This record gives sequence, structure tokens and C-alpha cells, in this order.
Amino acid sequence: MTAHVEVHPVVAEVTRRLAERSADSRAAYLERIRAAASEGPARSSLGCANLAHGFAACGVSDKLKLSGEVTPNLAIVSAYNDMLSAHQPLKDYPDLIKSAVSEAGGVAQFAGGVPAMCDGITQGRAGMELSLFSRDVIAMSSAVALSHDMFDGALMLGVCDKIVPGLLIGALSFGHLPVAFVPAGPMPSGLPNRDKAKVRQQHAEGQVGRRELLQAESSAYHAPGTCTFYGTANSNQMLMEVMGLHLAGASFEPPGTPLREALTAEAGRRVLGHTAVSGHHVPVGEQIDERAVVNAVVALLATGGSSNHTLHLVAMARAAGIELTWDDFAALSDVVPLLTRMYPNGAADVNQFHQAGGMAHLIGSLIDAGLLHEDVDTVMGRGLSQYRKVPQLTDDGSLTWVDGPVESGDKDVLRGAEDPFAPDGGLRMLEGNLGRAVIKVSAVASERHVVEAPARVFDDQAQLQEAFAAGELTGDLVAVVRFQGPSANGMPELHKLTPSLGVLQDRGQKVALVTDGRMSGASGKVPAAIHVSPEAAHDGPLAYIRDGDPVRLDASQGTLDVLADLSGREAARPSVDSSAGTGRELFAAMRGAVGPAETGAGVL
Ligand SMILES: O=C(O)[C@H](O)[C@@H](O)[C@H](O)[C@H](O)COP(=O)(O)O
Ligand code: SF4
Repeated sequence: MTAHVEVHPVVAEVTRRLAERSADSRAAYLERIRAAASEGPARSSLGCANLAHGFAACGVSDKLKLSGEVTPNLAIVSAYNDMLSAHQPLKDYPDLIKSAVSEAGGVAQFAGGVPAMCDGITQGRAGMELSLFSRDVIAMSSAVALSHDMFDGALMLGVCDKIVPGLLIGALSFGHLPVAFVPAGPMPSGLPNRDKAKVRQQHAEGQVGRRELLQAESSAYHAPGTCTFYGTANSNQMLMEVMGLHLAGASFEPPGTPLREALTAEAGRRVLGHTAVSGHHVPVGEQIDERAVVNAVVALLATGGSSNHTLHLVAMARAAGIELTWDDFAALSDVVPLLTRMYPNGAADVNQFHQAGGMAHLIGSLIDAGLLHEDVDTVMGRGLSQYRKVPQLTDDGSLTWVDGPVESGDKDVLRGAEDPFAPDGGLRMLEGNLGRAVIKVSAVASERHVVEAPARVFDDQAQLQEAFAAGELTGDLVAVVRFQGPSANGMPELHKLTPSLGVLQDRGQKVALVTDGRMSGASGKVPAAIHVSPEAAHDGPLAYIRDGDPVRLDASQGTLDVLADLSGREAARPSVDSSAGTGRELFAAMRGAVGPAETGAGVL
């Protein structure tokens, strides 16, 4: 048993403040899920016709089990498709889970599939304008699957950017159920990310052709499994583990190994053991409380995780009645040290992080520093200290957990809280006369944390790329790419701009990006003030900026200002129309209903 460590005062204060702010919404949420739980196994309230439809396609023994009330029935909700390398291994998991659950005395049914977009395929293209909305579509699709009300627990199969947030938001609408997330793990390391980024810049400068670029890209992304940079997908894995929704050590075990298969099967058994009928009921809506949410923010900051989680974590927390704010991120960022260096925050990838000690070392170190709440519910049972352990197979092939490493196996990749890479987290909040914004500094050299330069204003990323190709982007500049906010065009990632802006920066120009859009979790070296709120399409200050206005981004002071008087100016209107094509015409209602970035940019 590890000695109890007092939680850091700032972590305790942020948690207290979060609970206070969320008191009413959390109470209403808990009342709703406890009412659902009090009705007993959902199946017991189904009429005979409902129930008969629900198990019509089952075999005889499952029909018998499901016609009673004591055999737990687990829902499998999966985001499998062949488009995401990270999701392709999920194809065979439902059958694996079904047989493990059946052997353990339960039943598992494939309750429904949800869509999943690969942001790598849509990056820089029209499809990316559906990406953020797909999170809420996935949440609604998860609810459609679970609304059959046949279930006593759920297994959510998904990995990537919007998918895990969407699956959790959907599952939290059924917060009376125990839930586990089932990952597939990273692909083997290929061409190192920095080498890939170098070829991209060479291509942007016309030094290499498409053939060389495709060769580099397909050497980086080359097999089933999650891409190995520390972007949003791998931030998701880390967050699911630190919130106790993955089995301990499940996040970064590679796909296609006996251990991965054993972890997938065990996830089903663990949920079975946490159903209401098991007598150890662990509803996901109770598990994801203010402490779990604060733990997630702490771990995100400690690893320099994806800036997209300043949106998704806010949306996920709200789904549990918890009102997380950017000020909470900022307060925690001041006291949470940076403990990992994974691309884009370093040269390493998640495989090297895993081999250096991974989640077991990270979680152990943060608990010992008093930066994580340890006394929380998890799919492993009570207490986050169980996540200091790593899974392995015994000689007879059964799954067990053993103590993880006390020392990091690679101090260039993973460190303890006593000797961090940086004293504070990788995410900062900015505020000034241009609004509020987020910047990820863990990937930006410290000498580039302050940029003051004339604005060059663009209404979409294509306009900036055209100016770059025409050699117009000379001298220092702050590239303002506006009308990229949630209600303008779905708040796309503008990560395709990174090579061009990186070329300018490497030429010695002072460069920064300011946008109401997003960047990828894989975006890095160019200082970028993103998620600027209020967005230009809602008359935010970005709509009043003109070419040449001096703009100052100061990540050390946390400020974002235009040093010109905008009063008396007319708000610009977007010079591009991206409301149709590639299905965007189907999302007009979502553009009309979506909330601001600061509250998660959601429609739910
Ligand atoms: O937030 C993220 O991590 C990104 O959306 C990521 O999932 C996306 O796939 C990037 O586009 C990958 O990086 P490249 O585009 O550099 O390959
Ligand atoms: S990490 Fe990004 S690029 Fe890789 S499979 Fe997932 S969404 Fe696609």
C-alpha cells in the first residue's frame, strides 16, 4: 500500500472550485443517473416484444440468459473502420470480448457502430470542416446504440481524436452503466516524426518532389495501430488511462500481440464485475467526477498533450455535469511540471515513452508529487495506485499485473516530478484585446514565446498557402487566419500550415499564427494562438484586423493583443464560402447551433 500523499494545494483548490461551480449541474446529472440505476437492470423494464426483438438473433443459451434479469448484458459500441490505422485492429475485438464475457457468465452484444474520421486524411481538406462536429455525431450515435436499454454495462472501442471524446460523452448519458474503453495501441515506430517534418519542409520549398514526400509519409505511417506522435489520439489514450477507463497499462501496448488480446478480453470481464447485479456497481457517471476531470487535466499538462483537449475535456466534463474552464487549465498549468518529451514536444514517440516506463511511471510520479487524486474509482477497482503496475502474461498465458519501473528507462523521454523537463505544463491560456486563446508552448522554443510583428490576414488556410507559394510572406509576420471558428466552418485544424510557417521561421523570420481555428495535437514549433474566442464570425476582434496591424503574442505574460485602434472599423466578412461540398451542406444546423470554443465547441 503506498503512503497517502496530500494533494497539492492548487490541485485541491481547483478541484474544490470545480465542484462548487458545478454543484447544481452535477447534482442534476447524478439525480438522473441514480434514478436510471434505481430502475434495476434496464432489461427488466422492457416489454416482452421489446425484449424478444432485443435477443431475436441470439443463440438459445443467450436467449435464456437475457430473458432473466440476473445475467449481465454488455453493449459493445465500436468505431471500427479501415480508414484509421488506429481503428483497423478493432475489427476483431467484438468477438474476442463476446467469448470472454460469455465464459465469465455474461452476454455481450454489438450494440452499434459509430463513425470515425481520420484527421490525417482530411487534414488541410474540406472534410476537416466536419471533424469537430463528428465528435458530437459520435456521441449521439453512441446514445442510439445504448438506447436499446438492453444493457448492464458497455465497452467503447475507439482511439482517435474526436472518437474517444464522442464515445465518452455518449456513454455518460448512460452514466448508470459501468464502462471501459478498449484501445488497440500504437503502430511500430517508423520514420521518426522530425525526419518526416523535415521532408515536408523540403517539399514546401520545392527541394523534393511528391514521390519523395509520399515515400517519407508512408514510412512514418505504415501499419495498423495509432500513429506514434503524441497528438490527440495518443493524448486520448493517456487520458482514458488516468481517468481509470482503460485497464492499467492498456494504452500503449501494441496491437496484434497476445498481451493486447488478453487486455481486450479482460476489459469485458472487468465491466462484468462492475455491473449493478455484480454487487460492486461502478457507474461511469459516478466514476467521472471532479477529481477524475482534474486528474485528466493534470496528466494532459504533464505530458504536453493535445491542445484539442482544451475543447474535448471541457465537453466531456460537461456531459457528466461538470463545468471545466480554461482558467482551471491555466491554474493547474502553473504547478504541473512537464514530465515527457514526445513529438511534437521532443524527438521521441509513444513507443519510446512506453518502453521508458510509460503510464505506470507517469502516474506513479504524479501521485507521489501530490498532483493526482489517488482515491478514485477505476475499471481496475478503487485507487489509482493500481496504475503503477504493468500488465504481463504469466507462463500459462494468463494476465497479471506487476509493479512498474520506479526509475525512467530513458530520461530524455520520461522523467519524474523531481527533475522535470519544465516546471510548468505545456499549455498556456492567452488573454487580451483580441480575445481569449490557447497556446501549446511545450513544442515551441522559449525564444519564440514572444512574437510582435505586422499582421498578414487570411480568410482561410488556402489563401496563406497561396501567399507563401508566391513568395509574398517576407519579413516578420503574425499570420491571422480567421473565420475558422466553430460557427464559421466547423473549426478545422490548420496543421497543414505548419511546414510553410516552419520554413519561414527556419529562414530567421519571426513568425506566429493567430486563429479562431484549431491546430493538430501534432502541431509544434511555430507559436500559435488558437481557439481565439469570440470567433471572427461572431464579430470577434479578429474580424477587425487589417494587414500591417502590429500584433503581439506573449506566451510568457499570457497576452494576445493588436497594437492598433480597431474602433470605427467595419467588421470584415469572410471572402470564402465553405458551406457546401464534401457533405458540409449537411452540417449547417450544427454550425448554427455550436457553442464557443471556451465551452467545448459543441452542439450538445
Ligand atoms: O490532433 C491530432 O493529433 C491530429 O488531428 C492528428 O490526429 C492528425 O492526424 C494529424 O493531421 C496528423 O499529423 P500529420 O497531418 O502531420 O500527419
Ligand atoms: S492518429 Fe490521426 S492520422 Fe493517425 S489514425 Fe488517428 S486520426 Fe488518423
